[in-house]
Amino acid sequence: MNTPHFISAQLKLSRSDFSLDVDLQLPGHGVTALFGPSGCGKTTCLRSLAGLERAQGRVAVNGHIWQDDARKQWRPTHQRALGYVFQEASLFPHLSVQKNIDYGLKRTPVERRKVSRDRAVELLGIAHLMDRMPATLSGGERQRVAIARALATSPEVLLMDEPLAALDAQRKAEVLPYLDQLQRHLQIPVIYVSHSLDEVARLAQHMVLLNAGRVVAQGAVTDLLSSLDLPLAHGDIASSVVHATVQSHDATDHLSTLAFDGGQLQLVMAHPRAVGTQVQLRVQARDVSLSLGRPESSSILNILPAQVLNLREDGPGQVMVSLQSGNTRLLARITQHSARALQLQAGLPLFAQIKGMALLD
Ligand SMILES: Nc1ncnc2c1ncn2[C@@H]1O[C@H](COP(=O)(O)OP(=O)(O)OP(=O)(O)O)[C@@H](O)[C@H]1O
Repeated sequence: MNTPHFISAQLKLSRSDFSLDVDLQLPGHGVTALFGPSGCGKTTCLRSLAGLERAQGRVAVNGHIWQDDARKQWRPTHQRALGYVFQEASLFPHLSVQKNIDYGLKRTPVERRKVSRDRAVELLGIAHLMDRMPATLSGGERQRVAIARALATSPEVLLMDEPLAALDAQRKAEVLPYLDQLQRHLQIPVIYVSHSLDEVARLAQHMVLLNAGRVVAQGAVTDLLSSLDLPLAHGDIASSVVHATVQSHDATDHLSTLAFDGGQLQLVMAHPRAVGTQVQLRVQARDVSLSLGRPESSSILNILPAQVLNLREDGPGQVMVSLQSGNTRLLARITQHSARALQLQAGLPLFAQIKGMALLD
């Protein structure tokens, strides 16, 4: 028997120059990114799930019907067990941080409370800010308070609309670890609108790829990034994400060894992470080259045995190759000339040389 999806939503909405028509089947754990180009309907989708936008259709969350137009059922937003975090933290300016959070808490009946105020405050690291007024907070702090307030309502799902977009790189880096904390400690699924592929790769495990109001694909981020049928796996932006664990660190060469399910990788880390830390690495397709035999005496540290899954022309003279190393998918963008010289075809075992990779944090 198939387990029903935690969130199932069929939504249609029509505007003069835009229409939304989506069927979303989303898991009840982890972060699902709604991703796509500007104007593709990410925010409209999120607002429709929340009931802030009046799309037609059906929304079921964890077995609860939030909307079913065929049966004339409609729960207004305040009766949907959701937390909503906007791009700009929308705190009540006349209330202290504590009172802002208590506002969220009071809206939730006692029997439905799963996240205490103390827990929300602890997870977002804002205990020292409780007496402050919103106007005195930095952008990053404001956003952390907004997330804590949303959590304090004990939502079944947390909807986040580009919560980091208004922050500079430093403030983003300050908030990101708290989003990780939520994932580790709470079982609340998050639907996260973003148009930053780095952010998606860093935070999300699932992704819905939208274009012009339609779902192009939905599934695991690692699969969608490396699927040659999708636009993400083509051109200069193409990259794959490798999940790895820090295994050891060589202080002399500042070289950390990371284990992933296809073997080991070595990476220079100026600030080494503790052994056992889980990290994500982004490997650009253009930084991967291929060789039939294991190259000897190469300056490239990371040479992995892999197998060709498939390949596709990728612009004039270029070929995108999808590879598997262990259970990890990699992409390599090489010249058509090299692909022909290596006689690349599905199933061919070879070696992938990774010239560079970026730690996502
Ligand atoms: N209130 C509105 N009235 C009319 N049209 C709107 C309204 N809000 C959005 N739109 C239009 O609907 C379409 C989808 O907008 P939406 O904000 O959902 O896209 P998005 O993918 O979230 O974009 P972005 O990444 O730029 O935030 C766009 O064409 C937009 O111009």
